[in-house]
Amino acid sequence: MAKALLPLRSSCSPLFSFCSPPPAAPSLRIPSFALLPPLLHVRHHHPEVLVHHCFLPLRSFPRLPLHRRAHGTRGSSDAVKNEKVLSIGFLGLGIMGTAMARNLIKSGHDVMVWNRTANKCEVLVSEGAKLGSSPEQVAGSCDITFAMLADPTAAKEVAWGKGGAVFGLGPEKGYVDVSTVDEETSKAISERVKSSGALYLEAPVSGSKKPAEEGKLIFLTAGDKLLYERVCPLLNVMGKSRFYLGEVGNGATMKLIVNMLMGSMMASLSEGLVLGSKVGLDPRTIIEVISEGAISAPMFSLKGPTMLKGDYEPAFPLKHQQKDLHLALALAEKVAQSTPVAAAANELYKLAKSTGLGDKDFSAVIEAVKS
Ligand SMILES: NC(=O)C1=CN([C@@H]2O[C@H](COP(=O)(O)OP(=O)(O)OC[C@H]3O[C@@H](n4cnc5c(N)ncnc54)[C@H](OP(=O)(O)O)[C@@H]3O)[C@@H](O)[C@H]2O)C=CC1
Ligand SMILES: O=CC(=O)O
Repeated sequence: MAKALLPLRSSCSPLFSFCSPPPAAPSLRIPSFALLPPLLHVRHHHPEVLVHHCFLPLRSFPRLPLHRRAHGTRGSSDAVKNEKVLSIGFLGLGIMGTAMARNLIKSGHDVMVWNRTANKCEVLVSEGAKLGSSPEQVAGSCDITFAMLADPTAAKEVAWGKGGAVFGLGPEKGYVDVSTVDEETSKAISERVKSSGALYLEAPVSGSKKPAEEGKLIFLTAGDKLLYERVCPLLNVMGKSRFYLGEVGNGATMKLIVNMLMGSMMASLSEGLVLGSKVGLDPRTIIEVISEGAISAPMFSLKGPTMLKGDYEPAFPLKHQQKDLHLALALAEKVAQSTPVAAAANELYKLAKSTGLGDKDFSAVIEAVKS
């Protein structure tokens, strides 16, 4: 849908001067609140108000809850709205990174990619991405660098290992880690990034392969508010909603809580299906009954049928679900909170992983229940 765009006086730091508005658009009426100083805009906590340095759709003022917004527009026009198109780095082209970087490319952004296993870059390079030679080179060449990596070890390695991103970062740049990691890892990355003079945002995502492909992820962000404001248009390309949660660590812990629940739910569904089948019920009927009632969940309806077929094509690899349960249990341990359900679920995922199912979809945990 075409939007009327409102160019505002820019108060950008040199960092994001690419957001400065075009010389004039005299025919557009500027609402008085649009001329207030940027900080007043920020006070509204409305994402589209926060991107005051870019272009605001005239019809965009508060309709949705102030801390979140579902996005109905994205696509090729997004990048073109900025006077200077952002250069974006993307580190880590696994299941999620590939889909997310592809959406940025499709939206018209200038994207440079890097992956430890270099040949995974080929497909995106054929679609228009530039190839980076190291995280350092990518971060050094781009305005904003995203990292989507397997786990805390990988996130740290890419951030400050040999040829790590922080060595290419500096003032006027931003680093956004979208991997699922623990609070300590994110804080350690934040420290290194910020000591380079760059800004840092943690932004783990909820939503799996398909939402990533469709640009419907949910971003759980925390860290430098300024960077959050600046990357909102990019998050809008890759996601359907976003939360800004304050200090670094809050996004990471939110993600772990969500995935702790998800892991337990999947283990529970697995037990129900296996037990039901054993006592003579049709598991397809179990899934249907569940879908009608209070415990219905999109995940059950989506994964149940594929689990019955033994189809575990990975969307969310089981090894990552087990990693998330492990990190959530460590979080609980830190605050002496008992989490017996998650602990039991974790044992099932560990068992499944030990039988070689780590790279399968996490729904393969049902095989551990059967064994
Ligand atoms: N899949 C999903 O549904 C979702 C996943 N997540 C989270 O997103 C992250 C990525 O997930 P996903 O894309 O599925 O995972 P994949 O396993 O598909 O990809 C992992 C990525 O991390 C890289 N990597 C692993 N170890 C290292 C290392 N030591 N140094 C450098 N790079 C490394 C891999 O590189 P290489 O190709 O060389 O192995 C690959 O690019 C994880 O934290 C996961 O928990 C979050 C939401 C949903
Ligand atoms: O982290 C996995 C997800 O589906 O979200």
